[in-house]
Amino acid sequence: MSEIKVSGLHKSFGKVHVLRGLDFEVQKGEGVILLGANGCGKSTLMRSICGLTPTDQGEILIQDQSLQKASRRKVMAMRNKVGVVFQKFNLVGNLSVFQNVLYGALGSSRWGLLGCMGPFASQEKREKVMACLERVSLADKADRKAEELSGGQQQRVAIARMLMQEPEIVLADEPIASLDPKSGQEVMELLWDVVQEQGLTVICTLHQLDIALQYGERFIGMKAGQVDIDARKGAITKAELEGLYRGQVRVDAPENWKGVSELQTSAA
Ligand SMILES: Nc1ncnc2c1ncn2[C@@H]1O[C@H](COP(=O)(O)OP(=O)(O)OP(=O)(O)O)[C@@H](O)[C@H]1O
Repeated sequence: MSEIKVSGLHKSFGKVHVLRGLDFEVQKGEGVILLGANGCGKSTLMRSICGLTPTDQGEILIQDQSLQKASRRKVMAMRNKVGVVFQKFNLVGNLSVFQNVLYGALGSSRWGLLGCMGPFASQEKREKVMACLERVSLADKADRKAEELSGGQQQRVAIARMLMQEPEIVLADEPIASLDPKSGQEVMELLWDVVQEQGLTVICTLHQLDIALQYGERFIGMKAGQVDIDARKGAITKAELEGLYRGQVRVDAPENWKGVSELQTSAA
């Protein structure tokens, strides 16, 4: 059983046919980086997989369950297995860091929103929030308003909220696009560490190729609404990337990245 299976997926917005028969599978525990030029449909695909954007044709299976055929209730349960980290953090700025992380438990709360309100949350939930904040090194900021934190810290809060949800799959859409290079590198390292230590399946879109090549184990490149590249770490070539982005790409892959020599020699 694959963790995610996308078959013949189509999606249009009016006359814009964005996804044109997309097919791929992701196995449990895989770390996939999704690449492609602006507007090729990466976010549309991510939103479709987490059930936020309805598709026109084709099927998405999450752990063998069809998102398209499932009842509303079942879709909600499937959604709860999928944690998301977005470029814009999506925190409630004027609420505390603690409260924002507590909202991660909303999908599994027997008491709905009430069970995720600070004063009413169980001791167990409160302890778990603090453990998630410890994991992202922000336990000391629990009482601060989310909007008072830096961008990098806010994205770490979003990662803690995702951990609170206890997902099995993580979709990270441009998680470092709003951050400076140093904070971006730190957040990416943290995100990849937490998904790996928990054995989670992750699909992450990134525009920074050097960082993508550093972390990805598998690369899926989208072009014209279909899968154009599907390659393992070290097997992707610069020529393929240039085809994907329709032009020259500059890749400053880290020195310790094994695929770097292949990448450079394939440029000729
Ligand atoms: N809700 C929407 N309504 C209308 N058009 C949309 C909507 N969402 C996306 N699109 C269009 O679908 C196309 C793909 O957009 P999408 O955001 O999925 O691309 P992307 O690959 O994630 O781009 P980027 O790398 O710039 O984030 C674009 O032409 C976009 O304008």
